[in-house]
Amino acid sequence: MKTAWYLGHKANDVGSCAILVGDPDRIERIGSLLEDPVYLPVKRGLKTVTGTYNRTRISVAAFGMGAPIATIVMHELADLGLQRFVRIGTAMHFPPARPGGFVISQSALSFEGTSQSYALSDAPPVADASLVANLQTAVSRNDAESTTGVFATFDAFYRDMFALDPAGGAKVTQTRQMLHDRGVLATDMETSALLTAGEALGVACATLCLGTVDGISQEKLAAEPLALGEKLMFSIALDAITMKEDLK
Ligand SMILES: O=P(O)(O)O[C@H]1O[C@H](CO)[C@@H](O)[C@H]1O
Ligand SMILES: O=c1cc[nH]c(=O)[nH]1
Repeated sequence: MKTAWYLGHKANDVGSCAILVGDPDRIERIGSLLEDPVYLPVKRGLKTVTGTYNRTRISVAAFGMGAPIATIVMHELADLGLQRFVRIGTAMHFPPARPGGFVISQSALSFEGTSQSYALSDAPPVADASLVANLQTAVSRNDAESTTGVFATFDAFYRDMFALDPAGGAKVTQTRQMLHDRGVLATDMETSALLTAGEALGVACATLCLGTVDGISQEKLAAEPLALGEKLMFSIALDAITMKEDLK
């Protein structure tokens, strides 16, 4: 049986679908919601837990930050046979999304470098329609609010999304205007690459993020609503990816 190069997992270590998270600290927190969680050996800081939720065997894998490593994790899991992926995490949000609300990817614009190696065409990648619908249903069932729309994905956090210095300030302002003109709802560092890789690999993918940074004011969500939002995000993602067709 083959072993994934960087993750180090075999097909029988993982479930039939996966939630991809950025922050490895989220693995224990989401793992506590699974039945019989098994924390797999960690290589290169890449943490994974496999367990059962809603009678479905599922893995949750943390990639860290950025498109190159996120696609490596997705690609290795797809190579082990996984067919459905939901990326969850945090994002900068733009109106009509509100701080602490959820944003769901319909499609994504790519301003990162990984997509081009996977792209099958010049068209922006589109999220899997059935996963998007499951996420929207799960948001309602969890009494939360969400907006579905276009994501934009970047590599250079402190040049494209958030300014730490005057040199970054001018570029971020220019980028923000472009995002407004193109009707972008949220920005992150992985979605366009994961949707593009998903299309190329023939697997379903969608993103659910908690809006934690206001794209206009650059104000960050406080720790308490962030922690509450993260908990809700775990439940929504688990409900959505394991939603049974006959029970919808
Ligand atoms: O909250 P997570 O999922 O880590 O994601 C977001 O936070 C990181 C820094 O912006 C990027 O990886 C971005 O996509
Ligand atoms: O501003 C933000 C917040 C979270 N994730 C991002 O990519 N950008």
